[in-house]
Amino acid sequence: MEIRGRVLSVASECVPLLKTGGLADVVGALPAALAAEGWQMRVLMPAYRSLRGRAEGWAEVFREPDLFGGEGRVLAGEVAGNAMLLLDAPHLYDRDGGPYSGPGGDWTDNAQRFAALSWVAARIAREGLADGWRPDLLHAHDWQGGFAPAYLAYGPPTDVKSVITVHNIAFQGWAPASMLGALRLPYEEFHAEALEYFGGLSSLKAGLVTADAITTVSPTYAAELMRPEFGMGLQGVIAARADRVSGILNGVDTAVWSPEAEERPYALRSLKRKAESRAALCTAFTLDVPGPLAIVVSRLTDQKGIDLIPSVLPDFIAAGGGLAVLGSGDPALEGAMRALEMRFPGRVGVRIGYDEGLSHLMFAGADAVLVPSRFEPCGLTQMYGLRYGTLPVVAAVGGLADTVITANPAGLAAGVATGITFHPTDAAAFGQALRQLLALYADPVQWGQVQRNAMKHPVGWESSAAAYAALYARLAG
Ligand SMILES: Nc1ncnc2c1ncn2[C@@H]1O[C@H](COP(=O)(O)OP(=O)(O)O[C@H]2O[C@H](CO)[C@@H](O)[C@H](O)[C@H]2O)[C@@H](O)[C@H]1O
Repeated sequence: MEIRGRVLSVASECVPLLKTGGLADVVGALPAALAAEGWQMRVLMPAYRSLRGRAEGWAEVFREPDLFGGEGRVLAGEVAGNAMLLLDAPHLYDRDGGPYSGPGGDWTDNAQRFAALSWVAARIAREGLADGWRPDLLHAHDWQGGFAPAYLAYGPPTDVKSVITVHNIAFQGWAPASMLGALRLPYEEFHAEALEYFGGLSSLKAGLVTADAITTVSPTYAAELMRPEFGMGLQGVIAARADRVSGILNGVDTAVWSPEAEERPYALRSLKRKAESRAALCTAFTLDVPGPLAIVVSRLTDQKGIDLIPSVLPDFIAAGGGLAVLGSGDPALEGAMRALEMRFPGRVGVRIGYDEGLSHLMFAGADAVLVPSRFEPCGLTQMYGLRYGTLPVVAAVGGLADTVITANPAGLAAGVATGITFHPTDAAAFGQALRQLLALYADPVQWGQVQRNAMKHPVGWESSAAAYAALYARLAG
């Protein structure tokens, strides 16, 4: 296919190299999705300690001698079909621990660490790489890439346009105002319309005020972000640039997330065989559940509404339901999940940790996936649920509202329902949604119909990739 243009994507995580959340899935999926639209993408991310070995023998394609206290070298290679650029700067990234925090909490130099990533991204956008590659567009993700559009905008004039995507507005990349000079930002831009944010700096705000376009990962979240309940302080900044804002839904990799590719394969025409996965799931969690078996696969945080589960679960269990949970996060929520497992042996199973393989068995085997989020920019697990005929029960916010059609009388009569949505995100509405799930489950004809609708719902990247390609084309002229 003819190349329509080149994009430098800059992010702090990317599958399969490093993942702490859905950001990595999306950053890792975009290159192949966009290649199908004629856009060639390379992904720039830090060479964390765990990745340095991977980059051994890779060609050096860019060098920055003065990267906030040391040298930075960009190494080019291929991982899982994606063209990767790893920024090797040992003084910033070669340390034990996670990408954002170590044993003592968040790294105290996170502002410099991700400003450095953004600085190099802007320089590459402007100057190109030693191998002759030069991007037409810079695509930054979340606060970690936020300064990249700013460095591009505040430097000498360039034709390269920038896009910033908000995957989660809760993380804003805050730094004190005293760091302005150290972060190589212009003093004259430290005012409310530009870099200043509640008296300090926010790399996310910097990106939002300087990028040529702002996207987020669902149309509903794009609208929500302009309201105080969801904008988390940045609602005014986003609303002021509403003409540049769009929402493009994430997709999922339909080859990886496919009931036909599982250990106990099934498909739309062989839905009965889903029971084999259900049995395996029950064995894995030591469960025996007469009614609908629900799952939660999630970071255990306030965002995800996990704290509501203990109040709604007893009624669901009493009515025959069961629950398998896989996740990690807030210790209090981990404890609350374990307490439910103790209280309802054989009906509730909990695994604290991260396990991609087990998550596949859970989506294949369960009857429903619960996503009671307070806010959800897009959400991926409800889409896995659709794909596997594992009905999503979701709060009607953000991307959850954009991907699930609720089984109300109108949705059922029109034959389009794919799951159950509820609003607002509280125990009363969530509990009601679970009663609705139980009633639907008790009607095998309707249940089967909704399952089939869900499995037919398109969740791949095709239409979203076309939307990104159209945006890129518009920006690049
Ligand atoms: N314990 C565990 N074991 C195995 N797998 C686990 C797991 N815990 C989580 N996962 C997986 O991690 C991913 C989480 O992605 P989500 O989109 O649901 O949320 P997240 O809030 O991380 O992402 C943010 O960015 C993404 C991408 O834009 C948005 O969709 C989302 O709304 C936004 O909050 C899914 O692939 C899920 O299966």
